[in-house]
Amino acid sequence: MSALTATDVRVVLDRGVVPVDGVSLRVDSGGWLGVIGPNGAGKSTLLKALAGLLPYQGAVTLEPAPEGSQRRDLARVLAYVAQQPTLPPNVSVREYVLLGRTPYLGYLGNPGRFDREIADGALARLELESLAHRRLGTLSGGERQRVVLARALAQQPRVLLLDEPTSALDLGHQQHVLELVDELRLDEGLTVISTLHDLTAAAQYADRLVLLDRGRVAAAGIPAEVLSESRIREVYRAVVSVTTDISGRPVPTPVRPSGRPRPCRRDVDSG
Ligand SMILES: Nc1ncnc2c1ncn2[C@@H]1O[C@H](COP(=O)(O)OP(=O)(O)OP(=O)(O)O)[C@@H](O)[C@H]1O
Repeated sequence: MSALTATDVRVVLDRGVVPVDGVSLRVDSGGWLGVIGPNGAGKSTLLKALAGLLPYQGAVTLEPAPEGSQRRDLARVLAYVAQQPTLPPNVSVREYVLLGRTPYLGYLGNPGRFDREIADGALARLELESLAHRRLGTLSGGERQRVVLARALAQQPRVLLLDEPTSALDLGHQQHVLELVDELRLDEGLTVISTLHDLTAAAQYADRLVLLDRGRVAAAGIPAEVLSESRIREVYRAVVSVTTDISGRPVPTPVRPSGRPRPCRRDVDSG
């Protein structure tokens, strides 16, 4: 069953800028769709349109559909994590993650014990318990990024839209976050659409990729079909060598275009 289907989505901004121009895609329930492409290809704009945060032409449908047509009905089904979210600096980490429960609260309702348990569970999953009382304004970039993801998990969505979820994370935290999202997908049937610049990570975690180029789909399919050396050269203007890991997934590695890599010198005195 498809969880989200986009048909011929087109976003027209001021002065006739069209960053997304006729994109169609589909992600099955429990699937992970990676949206890749060079800077300015339209990835973030597409995600905002899918999240209903930008007006668009075309159609985006969720299956099953949200129970009502209000914003909170959509928020119970779909969570969106922005690339650079604006965070209220004086709010504590725990209070902020608890905001993920807002779509479930009644009018002027306060979160109850169940909501606090869900929010604390999300904090624990992202290993943020020791930061629970810290103000958002005091966090590092990577800590902020994990807190925003914790809030999205507290929302208990069926579909999670992630815009560059690991851009501020070190290698260990990148792996932890991507593994966690994958675990949620496999255990709880979460459907994921994420933009990722790291093509190796995109190939490792997404089961299908959509490659955008100047607002249009340049290629779509399983990672091995999309990430060929020639296509990466054509769309990214980058020279890479693509090998295959033991699971058959492609591993693109940048190669010096000059073909003359300088040997590392072992004789330099590092002090
Ligand atoms: N409000 C806006 N007004 C004018 N142009 C915009 C606006 N928002 C986005 N654009 C342009 O639309 C294009 C697509 O932007 P978008 O942020 O979707 O790209 P992206 O693929 O996510 O890029 P990156 O990898 O650099 O994050 C870019 O050329 C951008 O400058």
